[in-house]
Amino acid sequence: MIQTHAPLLTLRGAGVRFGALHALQAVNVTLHAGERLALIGANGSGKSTLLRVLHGLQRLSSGELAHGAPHRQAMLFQRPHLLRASTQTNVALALWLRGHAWREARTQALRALERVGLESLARQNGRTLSGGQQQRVALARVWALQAQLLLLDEPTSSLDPHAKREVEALIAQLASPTTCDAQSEPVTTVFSSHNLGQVKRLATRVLYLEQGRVLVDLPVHDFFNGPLPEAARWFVKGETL
Ligand SMILES: Nc1ncnc2c1ncn2[C@@H]1O[C@H](COP(=O)(O)OP(=O)(O)OP(=O)(O)O)[C@@H](O)[C@H]1O
Repeated sequence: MIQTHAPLLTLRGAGVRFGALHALQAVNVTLHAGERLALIGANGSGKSTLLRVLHGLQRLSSGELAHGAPHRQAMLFQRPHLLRASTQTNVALALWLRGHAWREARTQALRALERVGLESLARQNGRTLSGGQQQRVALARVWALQAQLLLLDEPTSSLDPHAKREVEALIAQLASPTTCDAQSEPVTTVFSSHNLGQVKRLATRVLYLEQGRVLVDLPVHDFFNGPLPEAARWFVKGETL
């Protein structure tokens, strides 16, 4: 595939060991602006570890992580952590921590909540929101912070089907904004998922991991339509049964 954008991050020969266990081995990945990269693989194959490495939360045991074009990045977890404060305050705090004045942070937080359709819940305690609403607040936070790279660790796995669709639609909008969006720059995304339907809907590129190694790295169309190594083929069959 021809890439027109500069790389944001590059992993070269990356390895992570926990004692005798190789959570990642010899991983080479170049992430370009505008990509939507899905990480798939069985439980324990290294998806979360790879996301944590890309976000600087996990140190490499070998190899290197090179930063390319300067960018802002944020990570979203399966279950977002909200404080026992109003939804608006939860979003405003993130902006305040980045140096915005409190009044300005609250105004921008409200705009971000409007963006994810939660303005009516701005005064409600964040801890009392449903799982899907909490994940939308977390997305409002990264939208407000204008993250250009978003790392998502199974962002919809704890949600019911309706909330799953809502959150997925928001991620898709962040990744491919329409011209009427205030922030029209596409957000580059890397997400892990066990839902291959979601991977087809959201990803431009798929990375299949097995025991810490990248076995397949293909554009999404080729991954689902082209020949695959046997292990990945069985994985896809199993997941789609
Ligand atoms: N902090 C840690 N200490 C020890 N072992 C760890 C640690 N973090 C991860 N591991 C191990 O590293 C391997 C990869 O884990 P990781 O969470 O990256 O897998 P995953 O693909 O995200 O799995 P899942 O689909 O279940 O979320 C697993 O064997 C896991 O037990």
